[in-house]
Amino acid sequence: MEVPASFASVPRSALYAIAPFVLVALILSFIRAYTTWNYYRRMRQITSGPGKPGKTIPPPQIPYTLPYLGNALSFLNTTPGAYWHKLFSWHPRSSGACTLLLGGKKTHIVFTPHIVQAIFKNKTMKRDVFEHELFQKVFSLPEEQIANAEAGKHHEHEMNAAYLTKFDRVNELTETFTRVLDEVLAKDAEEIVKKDSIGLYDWLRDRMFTASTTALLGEEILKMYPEYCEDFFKFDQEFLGFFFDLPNIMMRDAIARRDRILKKLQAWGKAMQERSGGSPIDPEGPAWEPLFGSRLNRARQLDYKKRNLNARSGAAFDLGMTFGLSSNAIPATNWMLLHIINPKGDPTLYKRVMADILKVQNPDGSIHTPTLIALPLLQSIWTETLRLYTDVLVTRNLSEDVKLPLDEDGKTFIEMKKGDNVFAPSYIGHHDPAAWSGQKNPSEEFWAERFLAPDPANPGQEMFSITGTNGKFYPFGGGRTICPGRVFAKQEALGALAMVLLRFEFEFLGFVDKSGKATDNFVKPGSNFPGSGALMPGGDMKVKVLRRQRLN
Ligand code: HEM
Repeated sequence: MEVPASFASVPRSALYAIAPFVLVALILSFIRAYTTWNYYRRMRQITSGPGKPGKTIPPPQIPYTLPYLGNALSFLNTTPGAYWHKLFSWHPRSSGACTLLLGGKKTHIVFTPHIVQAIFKNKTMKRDVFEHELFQKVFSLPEEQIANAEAGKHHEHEMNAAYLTKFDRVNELTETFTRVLDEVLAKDAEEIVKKDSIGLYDWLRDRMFTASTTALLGEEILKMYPEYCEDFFKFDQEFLGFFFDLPNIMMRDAIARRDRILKKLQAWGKAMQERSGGSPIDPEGPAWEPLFGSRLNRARQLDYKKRNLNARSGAAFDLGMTFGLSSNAIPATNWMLLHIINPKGDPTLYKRVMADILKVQNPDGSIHTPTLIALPLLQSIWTETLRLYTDVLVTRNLSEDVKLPLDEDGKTFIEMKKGDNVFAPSYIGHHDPAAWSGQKNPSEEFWAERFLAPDPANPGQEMFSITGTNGKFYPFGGGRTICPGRVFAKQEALGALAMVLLRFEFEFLGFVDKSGKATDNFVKPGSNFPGSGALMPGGDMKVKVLRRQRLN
């Protein structure tokens, strides 16, 4: 066979040099072509009519090019929702589910309300594998420590049930949170008001972190580690990079920050044990004490010993608890405040919110929390904020093969295999235009009244309602592992909002984007990995804080 003239003129050494690249390109093209063919084959099965009742189909694998990494690089797009918007621009939502290959792991993405609810009800799907990877990759715990943590996992459910979800225990936490926030804001009423301009988000984030961390972990932690807030929120934005195996070179700062946080928390834990005489005060004793804080934290510190968790593992668990406590409720409160005082939003909203909050103020100036959290407009604003600004990946692993009905008619099933992962990304349901259609405002817009409905018991009045949102709205996950902090989160968020609005007025100076440049646009979410929880803003509102003159 004759070599074409163009190739013949290429030196043999150059041909050898490019041959591996050509081979790699051929392999990658083959993978792409094969996964694309396979995708369309599966889609034909789904769209070829109902078939026999009980038709069972594996979710279609989204085509990819790179082996092992699969769809991971495109999935890790840090613009919130970007991956899903792109996916649904060509892949039909009606398929109900699809599969991604993420770092060698088959991960099924489910997105019809029916399947999401089936996942919440399913008893065989667990979070164990996800938690194992969290301990291993994010906290870098040795296997023996992970085994100890896993053996005592049920203790956490018991402690959460005893000290976090019970009505009177939540109220105790809220009481301490409110007391500390009130002290912090009182100081601000002297100091912050002297500043010409502050970033609203940065300010409130710091104040709420102080109050919630003190309520849960005691008042010594921030004295020993004043930069905890700053470090924590940076870690919060980075931690999924550990989880998705981003190369160490990209994670150098994140690794240093994680190690610093754990070292500081370890030093705090050791000092508090010593100052407490070797053991925290009995969780059944006072509701709160300065060294270890809440009943829940004292129970957790005692439990670390029972589970043979060493000081570093204990610190990792403390960081995990800070994560549950702060990573969602604080940004969510900020989004509420930003929308309420947004001068470019609904001009009547601020007045209506203030009128409601003034109604629930006690004569001594404090707030009556049970009435506050039952106000329809505030409940709707809280819920709308969680809808628009939380991006959680409800994560389960399959301990056995499962078949789930695709939709209500129950004729078609999707089939997923033992060992695979399942993600139910809240972003898809929360932003589905069809799910929120028929309403006055589109799904991408903040609409304070979205969850208000006419109250049949009180004609002319409105009530809060989330009817019809099952499987479409789940910021707290669902099923047995539903967030145990959700009641405290609501009390804390609405309490903080009311306290801030009662104490201060805000003179709007302008918006800034993520690089601090002035912009005309309302604050947008910043860069967040998919599944980061409540979205961090990528920018801020600049305001001058003024002490409120009239309280009614
Ligand atoms: C807006 C605020 C919050 C949101 C959106 C949120 C969301 C979530 C989600 C999605 C889960 C996983 C649920 C699942 O897998 O089904 C979770 C678990 C958890 N959350 Fe929250 N959370 C919030 C506030 C809080 C607060 C304030 C605390 C603590 C005081 C907390 C403590 C926890 C804990 C301990 C878990 C793990 C439960 C377990 O392992 O079973 N959360 N949260």
